[in-house]
Amino acid sequence: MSATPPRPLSLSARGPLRGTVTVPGDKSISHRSLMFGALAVGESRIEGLLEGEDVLATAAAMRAMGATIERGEDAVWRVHGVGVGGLMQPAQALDMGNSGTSTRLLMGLVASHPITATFIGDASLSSRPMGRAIEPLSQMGAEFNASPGGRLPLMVRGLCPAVPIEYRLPVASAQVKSAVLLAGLNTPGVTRVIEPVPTRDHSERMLKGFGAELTVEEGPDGRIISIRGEAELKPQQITVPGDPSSAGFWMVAASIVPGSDILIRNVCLNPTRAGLVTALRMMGADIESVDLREVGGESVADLRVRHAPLTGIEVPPELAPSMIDEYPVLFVAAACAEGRTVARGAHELRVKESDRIAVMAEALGAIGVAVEEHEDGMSIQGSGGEPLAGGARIASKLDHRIAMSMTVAGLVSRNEVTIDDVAPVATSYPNFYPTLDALTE
Ligand SMILES: O=C(O)C1=C[C@@H](OP(=O)(O)O)[C@@H](O)[C@H](O)C1
Ligand SMILES: C=C(OP(=O)(O)O)C(=O)O
Repeated sequence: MSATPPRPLSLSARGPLRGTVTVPGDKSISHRSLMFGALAVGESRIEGLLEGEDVLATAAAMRAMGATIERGEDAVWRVHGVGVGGLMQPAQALDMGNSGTSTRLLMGLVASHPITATFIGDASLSSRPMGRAIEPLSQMGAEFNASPGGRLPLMVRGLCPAVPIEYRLPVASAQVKSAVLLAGLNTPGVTRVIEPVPTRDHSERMLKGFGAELTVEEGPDGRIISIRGEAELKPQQITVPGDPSSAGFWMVAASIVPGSDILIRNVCLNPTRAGLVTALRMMGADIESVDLREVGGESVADLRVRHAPLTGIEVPPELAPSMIDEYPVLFVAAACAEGRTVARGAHELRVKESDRIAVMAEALGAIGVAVEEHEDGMSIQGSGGEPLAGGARIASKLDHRIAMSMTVAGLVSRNEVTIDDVAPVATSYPNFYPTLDALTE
């Protein structure tokens, strides 16, 4: 993937937000739909796939390893898989762009196939730690040649048959959990992951749906996830629900811009993903779930969000894994609330597309918000509903969530806010700005 030229954007206060918005398909589920479809024998069909750059990087990598993946004119994606064990040696380095999920999950798949792959990515991805996936996958027998600090570019040489392991996650990471489970798919015997803190469980749900022998038990040390390897996956018809992380920007925007009243359609409310709704409701947000239903094994609802005065809270640290990608926009909500918000226990924010604690502290500080940075979070003094000062140029640091969160902050700023580069938004939400225009016209 060639580097996109920076796309600066300036915003002035606007609103209210009104109308209906359909958020794009969930990014985590979209990646997994393509990967698991590519490992099933036969044709899987995927509706509602997120067509963002991160997911397209996964599609390109799975094609490079032998799967056939096509988008029909009906926007349904058809995947012809190679079968577990059937991945082929890619002819070139796999370019993962900006996507941590693609990289870590595919490292897991390659680890137990008799192939070698090199992973490369953009400057943001090349600064993120891969040692957390290298460690368990090395125990399974894969060999790695990584750049200093366990970073990209890195080469993986898979071992087939690999060695099944029992692995206790040292960090709350669904990507590491999934990397081990995916390596376990083509490993004889049972591979086990023990998860002291629950993280998003899409891999578990979807692998079961594809026919893998996978069990989840509650143990004394947390959840024990066991997968029997040399699995045969059966092709599936998948409907991807809307991404709660993308919906988060509209939840906060409508909550803080006076007069707003929107309906966000088809939002995945899997309990391992719904932390932001809980936190915003604790702050006094007016978020009503309408028509709670089940789509493709996931809870889904429409969310009606109306402007409401927000109050600062202590964000329960145990919510962190279920809203890890939503902290940047939660910080914006906190900047507009009455009183102080304290968010701790979110150290993982430091190893995302950017250091989301440092970058958001600097960005909010630049538009006049009083923030105190902590090693594992931030304290924010809110404006009590008054407009923020604005009047600054913000560096988005190749991080889509920083760009979108600071756009939301710009909606309630007295002076123009400029974001130096909003191009990264295309990784997870290509239609974000046209949707904002439609909601505020
Ligand atoms: O498994 C996944 O799909 C994801 C897991 C999370 O990362 P970590 O596992 O690094 O916490 C999250 O931040 C990322 O956006 C998507
Ligand atoms: C952290 C994120 O994604 P990834 O790790 O896949 O780059 C995100 O989308 O906020």
